[in-house]
Amino acid sequence: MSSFVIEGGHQLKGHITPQGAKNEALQILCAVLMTPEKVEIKNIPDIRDVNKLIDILENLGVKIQKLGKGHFSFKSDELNLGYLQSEQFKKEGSGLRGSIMIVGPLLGRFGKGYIPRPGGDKIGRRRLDTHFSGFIKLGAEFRYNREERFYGVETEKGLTGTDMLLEEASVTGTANIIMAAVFAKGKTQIYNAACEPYIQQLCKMLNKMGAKISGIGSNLLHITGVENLKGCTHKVLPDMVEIGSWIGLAAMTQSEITIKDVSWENLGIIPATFKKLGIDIQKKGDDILIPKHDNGYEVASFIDGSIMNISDAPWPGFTPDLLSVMLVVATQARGSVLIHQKMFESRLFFVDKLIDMGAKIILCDPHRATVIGHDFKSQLKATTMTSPDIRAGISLLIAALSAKGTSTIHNIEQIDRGYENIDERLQAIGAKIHRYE
Ligand SMILES: CC(=O)N[C@H]1[C@@H](OP(=O)(O)OP(=O)(O)OC[C@H]2O[C@@H](n3ccc(=O)[nH]c3=O)[C@H](O)[C@@H]2O)O[C@H](CO)[C@@H](O)[C@@H]1O
Ligand SMILES: C=C(OP(=O)(O)O)C(=O)O
Repeated sequence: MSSFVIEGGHQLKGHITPQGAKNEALQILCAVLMTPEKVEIKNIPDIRDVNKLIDILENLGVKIQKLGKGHFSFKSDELNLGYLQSEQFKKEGSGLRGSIMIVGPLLGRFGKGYIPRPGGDKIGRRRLDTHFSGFIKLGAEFRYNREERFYGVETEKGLTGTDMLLEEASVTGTANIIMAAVFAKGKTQIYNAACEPYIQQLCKMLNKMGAKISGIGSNLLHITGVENLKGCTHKVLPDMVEIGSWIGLAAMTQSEITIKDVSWENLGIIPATFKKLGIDIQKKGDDILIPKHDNGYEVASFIDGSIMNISDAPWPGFTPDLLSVMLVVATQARGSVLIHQKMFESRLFFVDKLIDMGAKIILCDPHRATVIGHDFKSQLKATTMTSPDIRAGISLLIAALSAKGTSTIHNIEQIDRGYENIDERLQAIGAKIHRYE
């Protein structure tokens, strides 16, 4: 278990460039299994989860070449599907959430896909019903080995297009079903589809490869099946969750930070949601400038004067992956705010650590926390903590950088799942952060 030691209370300054989006990269990497031709991908983040998925692809027989930083080519012309039945796969496949998305491509192209219960953050129940109901509707047979927690879908006569209404707009579920449906005979309609930029990017890439998907960006997708796909080149968007994390970091440390090349048009409601906490977000071309908040930031209130509420919702709502950052930023705001995590039931428990540090938070129930901001009249105090999940981890790191004294964060592998080379990138803007193995 590695740790960060952080000397807090220093202002930061400079610019930071976001990495490629973790959750998009995980989808796009699975899509390379859909063609025997070469697929080139640029801007792949060098993070734990992505590297684990690349290892799985390599063990499946995908020929992988590194062409530059974040730039790889993949060729899935001679796959070793036997790996899917190996003990090695049962271990490696369960090491991250994103591995679930190899099932759709394999089912579509080869008529069979398997996966052990995938890993990822322990932030509440993470059901896979949407994924498998979708495959079953396309004609696949489903089996589950409860003992081994091993899922499988198979079809002998191929998949057939159909209409489906998803029970929930699952992000990885939608991606998985799309990738299977691309090879189904006839037409598929997916209603209540997730429509995050991650999904939009996946659909655009698949269309470049020869798929026929329309409705991209909406929750109603139409797919006309094709027999095979060709290669393509794709570039992963900047990571909106990382961008939001840096906005929060700048505000909490009262620092001036420029976030470079953010792809504004793909940030959706994220900037407006930070503005609800009173944070000044300036658009400079395709960069974001967060000026120094010398006089703090003040929480807005609703038109009727009632207390501000920030909650998550499927896209184009506010992503649940930034609510923990929002919560930590609120601890120094002027005013109070209710943070409501609707999707996951175990993502707010890390507030105990913030309370230890002196933050004023009432955890109302597993989904809701009321934060009463300090308005920088009282600094958080340094402490020792363990990162329970990726986004709580980055939030505790932001808290530590703003706190008085030296904090230690253990289990930073959680942070490394989603943030590339974070210590060196933060050191470059003046943060006093050191890694201990
Ligand atoms: C690898 C990856 O891409 N992970 C992301 C993906 O996970 P993932 O695809 O696993 O998450 P899902 O979209 O399936 O669902 C997330 C949670 O929200 C609930 N839910 C979802 C949709 C809905 O309409 N109603 C509802 O209540 C689900 O029951 C679940 O508890 O999407 C999540 C939700 O944005 C993000 O937190 C994860 O970072
Ligand atoms: C919850 C997350 O990731 P995963 O789905 O990979 O656990 C996240 O990125 O915030």
